[in-house]
Order: sequence, then structure tokens, then C-alpha cells
Amino acid sequence: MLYCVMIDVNLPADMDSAELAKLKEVERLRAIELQESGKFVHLWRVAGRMANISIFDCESNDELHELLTSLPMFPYFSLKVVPLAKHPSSIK
Ligand SMILES: O=C(O)CC1=CCC(=O)O1
Repeated sequence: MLYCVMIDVNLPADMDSAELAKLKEVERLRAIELQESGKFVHLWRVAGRMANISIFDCESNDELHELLTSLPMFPYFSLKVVPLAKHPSSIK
């Protein structure tokens, strides 16, 4: 099942710069790992915002929840999940 997840990242303005750099690096590595697994099929930056639009391919809502909560920045996310169904006019 495909899910579109719209994620706003709300990092604390007063986060220590070394802690922030470490968090960004562990987030990057986990995102790469999930993309390599085939479960995280698209990751797009929303232009001009600390936000992304991600497409996940998961077996269930529970698996999606597990993947999202495994991202180190999860505590700083505000997100909206949109389950995707096939459009009858889509040729893909
Ligand atoms: O959009 C961000 O910066 C947060 C994020 C999610 C996956 C990733 O690598 O970064």
C-alpha cells in the first residue's frame, strides 16, 4: 500500500549546533537505509520550507507507523498521512 506523508519538521530554535548536526546525520542515514529497503520510495523537499513529502510502500498502517517512528527526527515532526489508491485514469 502506498502512503503519501506530508512532514513538517519543527526543530527547536535553541538546539545546540553539534546536537543538530548529529541529528541531521542520523536522520540522513536512516532515510537512506529505508530508501534502500524499498519501503521509502520518494523523498522530496518542499521548496522553501523545512518540510518534505514522502511516499512509503508498506504492508499496513502499523508498518508505516513503525517506519515513521524509526526516523530520529520523528519527535519533531508534524505530519499528515494520505493513503493512496489507484486512480482509474492513471496509465502507470
Ligand atoms: O525533511 C527533513 O529534513 C526530515 C527528513 C526526513 C527524512 C530525511 O532524511 O530528512
